Amino acid sequence: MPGRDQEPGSYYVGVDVGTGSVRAALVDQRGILLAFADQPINQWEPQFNHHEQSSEDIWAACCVVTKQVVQGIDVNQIRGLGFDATCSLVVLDKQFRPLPVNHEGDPRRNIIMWLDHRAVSQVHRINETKHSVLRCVGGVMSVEMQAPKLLWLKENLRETCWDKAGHFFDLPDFLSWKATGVSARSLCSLVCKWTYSAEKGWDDSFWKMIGLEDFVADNYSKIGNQVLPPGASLGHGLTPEAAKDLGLPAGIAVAASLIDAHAGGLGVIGADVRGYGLACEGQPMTSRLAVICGTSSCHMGISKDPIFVPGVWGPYFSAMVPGFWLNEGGQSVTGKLIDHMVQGHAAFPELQAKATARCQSVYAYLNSHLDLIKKARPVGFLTVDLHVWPDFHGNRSPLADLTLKGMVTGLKLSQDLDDLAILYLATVQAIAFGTRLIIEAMEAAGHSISTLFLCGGLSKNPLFVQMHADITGMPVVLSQEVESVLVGAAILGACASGDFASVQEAMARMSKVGKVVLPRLEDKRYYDKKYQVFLKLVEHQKEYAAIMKGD
Ligand SMILES: Nc1ncnc2c1ncn2[C@@H]1O[C@H](COP(=O)(O)OP(=O)(O)O)[C@@H](O)[C@H]1O
Ligand SMILES: O=C(CO)[C@H](O)[C@H](O)COP(=O)(O)O
Repeated sequence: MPGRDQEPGSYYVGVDVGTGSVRAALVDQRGILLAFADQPINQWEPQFNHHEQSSEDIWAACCVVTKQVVQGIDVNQIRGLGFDATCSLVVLDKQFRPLPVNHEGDPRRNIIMWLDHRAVSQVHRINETKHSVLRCVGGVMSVEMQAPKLLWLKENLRETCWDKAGHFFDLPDFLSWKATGVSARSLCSLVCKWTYSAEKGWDDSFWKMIGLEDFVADNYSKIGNQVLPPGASLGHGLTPEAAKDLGLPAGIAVAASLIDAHAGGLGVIGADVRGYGLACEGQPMTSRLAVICGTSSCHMGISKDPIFVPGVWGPYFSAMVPGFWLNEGGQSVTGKLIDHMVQGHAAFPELQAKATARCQSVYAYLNSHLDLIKKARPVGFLTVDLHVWPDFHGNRSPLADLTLKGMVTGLKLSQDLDDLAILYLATVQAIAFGTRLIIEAMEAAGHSISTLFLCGGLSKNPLFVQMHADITGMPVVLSQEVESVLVGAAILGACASGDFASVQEAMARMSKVGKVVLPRLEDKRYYDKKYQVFLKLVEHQKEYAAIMKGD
């Protein structure tokens, strides 16, 4: 492994559980990734809008990747371990054994995933209460949060799950519990997904009003009544049992965890940008927006004072960067949407064969194909008459409307590779227009954003990055380490070890700029026109729904 021999010192292990895979990295004090490993994880979709995973499968994958990244090093140099994960709901019984979250009673499937939309009726009823906690989720609670899912379990699986349940964890907190035996929850997960307030704690009246008074009665023991800031050291560190599973020494520091998007935020937002000529240089960190783009995209903006943005989650105090308020905008499916559009096209088998023959990913192939067919024009101009509205899984922000659907206008009879490539481009552009809409909502409410910091799987796609720059008109910073979410997880481990005085200090030392992608300002007029069409699409979709609802 390059550099490892010359760099004795302190190492941290970061573990990132995304929707599709678990990744681990060995990271040094400068934030450099010395080793990386990943492993796919199982997902079940037993019926439409039900998405489930297995906590045992995920833990086993964490063990495989962690063992791989520490192979061949002196494990005594590892000072800390940090976890981040998607904000999925893990259900365990009173003896901490997995409980099925499905009608089939399959105990392997004990996780309701973040993108699961089974609790639609429950979230409508929660929103009808107009309870004051809803102010901190943009005014409307998302079906992807935990309260509607818990209510669904109570209403639908009373005997097989609800009555037997002893512990409901956010996935990041499940992992830190598994590693340490400490069931304290991270402030990040409870504040962002469970309506906990950093200042006031749980609101009894909310849980009583929505029919989950059970939690109040037992002093929130099943959902967490001990709360720690992300990066705090948990208990006595790694237990001997977990140490054996992970191939690490017992007792090393383990951090209170973060949701994956928030770890990505820590991994990128604090980088020293001096020398790149960026507008955010010399400005507070609040002028930066971290965009974590994987299966979904999450838009993380921070502020010194609380800002209420309609349709955007938060403000959440200290949920990502300590001492700052966080607003989180998001698009529920982005990577998943691109995969869906490309894989569902009639020319996909041809694409796959051609990409394989060139030893390229299908996306690298599509990008070079677009370069071929664009001729002398900018590539983005290929979609002058093809427009996509990207809410195939509802709109998370800023419209906060889960009934919205995807739209495509400009279809032709052709089904060849050119057609697929242009549809892929229009989808990527639609996602970038969605980001523009979120930024406009955040700015209208008081944020002032000048620079985007992108990370996650989609940031490996140069077309996706360039379209975000062109369509928002902002420069995009990419980190030196492509796997920035893992740097964020390692920052947590570094904080828990006590090697840095604060999360801010660790961020400044461990996140670094790799590349800056500037917007092509000469194309602005074209994208402004396409944005006008983009906004018309949703206006028209709402009109269609109103017509169909009428007599
Ligand atoms: N090298 C790549 N080029 C283009 N797209 C990529 C690449 N790697 C990943 N992606 C896209 O990123 C998405 C997954 O991102 P990732 O961050 O791994 O997801 P998650 O954290 O949700 O598991 C996929 O949907 C895929 O479309
Ligand atoms: O709600 C979220 C973060 O608050 C994310 O959308 C969720 O955690 C999934 O992440 P990913 O797309 O990286 O799998």
